[in-house]
Amino acid sequence: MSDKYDVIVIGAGPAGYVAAIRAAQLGLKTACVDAFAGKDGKQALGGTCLNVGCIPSKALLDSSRQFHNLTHNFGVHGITADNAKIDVPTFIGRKDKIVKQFTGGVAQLFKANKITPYFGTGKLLKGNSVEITGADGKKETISATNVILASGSVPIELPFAKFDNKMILDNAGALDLAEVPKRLGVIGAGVIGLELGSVWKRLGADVTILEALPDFLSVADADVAKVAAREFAKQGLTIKLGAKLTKAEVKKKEIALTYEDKDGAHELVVDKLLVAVGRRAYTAGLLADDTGVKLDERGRIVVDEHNHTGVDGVWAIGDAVRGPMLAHKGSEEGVAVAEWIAGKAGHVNLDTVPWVIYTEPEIAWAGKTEKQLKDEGVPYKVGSFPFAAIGRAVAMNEAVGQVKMIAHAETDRILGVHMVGPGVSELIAECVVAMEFKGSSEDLARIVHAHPTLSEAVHEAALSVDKRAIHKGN
Ligand SMILES: NC(=O)c1ccc[n+]([C@@H]2O[C@H](COP(=O)([O-])OP(=O)(O)OC[C@H]3O[C@@H](n4cnc5c(N)ncnc54)[C@H](O)[C@@H]3O)[C@@H](O)[C@H]2O)c1
Repeated sequence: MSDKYDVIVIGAGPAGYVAAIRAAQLGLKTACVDAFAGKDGKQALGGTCLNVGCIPSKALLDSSRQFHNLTHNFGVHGITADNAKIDVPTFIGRKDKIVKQFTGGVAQLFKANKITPYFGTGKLLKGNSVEITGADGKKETISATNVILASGSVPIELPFAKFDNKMILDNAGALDLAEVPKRLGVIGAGVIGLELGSVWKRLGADVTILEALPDFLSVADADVAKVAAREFAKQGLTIKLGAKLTKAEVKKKEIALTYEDKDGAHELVVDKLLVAVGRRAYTAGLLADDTGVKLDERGRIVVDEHNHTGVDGVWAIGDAVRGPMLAHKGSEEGVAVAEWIAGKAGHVNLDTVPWVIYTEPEIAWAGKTEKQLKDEGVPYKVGSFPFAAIGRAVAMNEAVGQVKMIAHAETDRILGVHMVGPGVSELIAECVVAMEFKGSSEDLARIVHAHPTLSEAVHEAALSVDKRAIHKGN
């Protein structure tokens, strides 16, 4: 047994690395164990989010958006560019450079905060020791007063469409294609399917998304989902609902898919297949048999409202526990746990965690949908405002979508805000602040919003809750 720490974090994703930094800031001697290797084989801190998730996908979404605008949307501005081309190696290379910048940034932050990184797979042993197995199989054991499990999640694999990342891709494979596939099949019209399907569609792939559920984007508010479905259809994304994949036969250069919907069985031939049917907590090999840490029926680490596992000094955060699988949720849990360990008052409010889907138009929401409130019997009132009446959105030629605000019918407290349109990934932040401070639609209605900005849609939606929006009929 070598070093003894105050805190060992297993996993250096956005939950784990943030927990490690906050713990170190609070004066705790901290180590962080992670096995993720970058393309150069060296340790790449930052987990799924920085390496093969949030950051690389946003890099590709932005590049592909620029290309799509150039080829489809610039004409209206009087700008033409003949023979526009995309060089896929440059497109992927830019993404790789951004990933390296950010994973390297976490390494720098570890150095600055005197956090010891360990490169290998961590396993919790009884008594708060952690066994680390390196890529070469060498083992070492370190121990701590507190261990934070932040092992993240992995993509769910369909038994008849196993990932090979050549023909059948997971999120990582779909971020690293050498050329634009002619026909891309996507299983699952969830967050990953829509984002990565959009990337390759914008570069010219023929994209077909098969979604098992009968309703499109059922996690979002129905009005938002309706606008999004209409816009994606306009962009040429084919989304087949109620379509369940039953077979994927990999041939030499293509994949023959069989799926079933209400009309029976259908065939679809594609060149690449992205399977994005959700993720599951990653705990394989994480826990020795006698640690006492429990998993729930979905394989997630069981924790209480303070992210404590019930085993003295053992905590768990991020995708490996209950709650939405979102990087920012994991990061906030990381901060809170470090603060609880240091005897401070940590805080995470899962009720105001914002969701963002980075498609075009963007989709963002926080709080309850209208359906959830109806099902719970909560009395509510609704206001909404279209971007078509927002000067800035029209000037940008992006006047699509709306902001919808739901407030309690009696107290006026904001219960949910649902947006689809330009820049809503940023606009949602204002609403989250208002909700976190238990604000009302009246509060947002009385705040001065700069003109002309997209944020006026939030202001007008708040006014519209009481039927007094200025720039539309109420
Ligand atoms: N922008 C973001 O915040 C962001 C981006 C990427 C991923 N994520 C997170 O990563 C996680 C995984 O993303 P995801 O898109 O894989 O999952 P998801 O849960 O968002 O969507 C999966 C979809 O696949 C469908 N599905 C499941 N089995 C199917 C089958 N056999 N055939 C057809 N459809 C099927 C589901 O009905 C669902 O609509 C999510 O929890 C998400 O929150 C978030």
